[in-house]
Amino acid sequence: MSESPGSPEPSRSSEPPRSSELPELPGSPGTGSEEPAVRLRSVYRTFDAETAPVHALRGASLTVARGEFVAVMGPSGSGKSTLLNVVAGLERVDDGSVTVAGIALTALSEADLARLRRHHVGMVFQFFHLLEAMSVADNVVLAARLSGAGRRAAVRRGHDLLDLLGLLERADSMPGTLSGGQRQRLAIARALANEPTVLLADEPTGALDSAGAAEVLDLFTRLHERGQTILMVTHDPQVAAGAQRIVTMRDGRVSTSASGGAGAGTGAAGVAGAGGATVAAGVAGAGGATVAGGGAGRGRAEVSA
Ligand SMILES: Nc1ncnc2c1ncn2[C@@H]1O[C@H](COP(=O)(O)OP(=O)(O)OP(=O)(O)O)[C@@H](O)[C@H]1O
Repeated sequence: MSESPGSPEPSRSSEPPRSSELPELPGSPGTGSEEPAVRLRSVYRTFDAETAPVHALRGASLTVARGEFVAVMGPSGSGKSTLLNVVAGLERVDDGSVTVAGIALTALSEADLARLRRHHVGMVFQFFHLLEAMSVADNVVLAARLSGAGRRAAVRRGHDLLDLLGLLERADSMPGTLSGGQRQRLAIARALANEPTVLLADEPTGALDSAGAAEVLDLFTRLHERGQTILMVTHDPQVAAGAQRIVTMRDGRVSTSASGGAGAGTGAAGVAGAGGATVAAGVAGAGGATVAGGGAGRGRAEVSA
């Protein structure tokens, strides 16, 4: 997530800013909804290590269309988390290009990367990163405030998200009283508080038992049906099969891509009809965001670039 311990920015209006209202971000084309949610082209990232450099990404390329639900699999150390971190602007690339909603990340300063995260990216991790001293509701409201929403809009968005994610009856509970699956659902609610262009999930079911994992996967499926773009790293083939498309990483590259299970059945109507459908109405209850049709990748297998 993009929140920082600092105080929230003052609200510019009662509703959150949308991508097309961020012309001040360098590289913003101003027509974000026509661009893929995510595009990586020939991305390289090498880390210094004690003995020898580690080439985490070695020419990784991947395009995620708006509304797509893509799972990333691959052996340990193949670069999956690094790829997510690059998309989130948490890691800089050494070479190649990365765009999120059409905005080129390589051109952005650290401050602009933080703003891009605040407006376009939601992140969930294996361990939930909740604010344990705050109620369930306040966890989400604070996340919305940090994304720039005014107080009333943030409260409304928190309510809508908890309702959507099946946590409304636990709004006044403390996170420590929730089950693992509920804790991850709360983390997802926080990640969606800024109505992100893309939800990035790094092993979101890794710390859950099979019931909790099924709960989270079901939620991702519903969010996908509502047009939410999701890029998820997982080691679990059953979880990956719930995605619309599965890509495999090897040695720092995206090597293969195949259709997952999501597009074949329930996801089809929601995603195929997503051209012009509002995410805000479905996900966060605050008007404005639109997603382009995201059906690419459904029902096909390919070798990706
Ligand atoms: N900050 C870092 N400093 C040094 N090396 C790093 C750093 N981050 C990642 N690496 C190395 O880069 C390689 C790719 O790491 P990454 O975490 O992206 O792989 P992964 O596919 O997500 O692995 P896993 O499935 O085990 O989580 C690994 O060899 C890892 O040790």
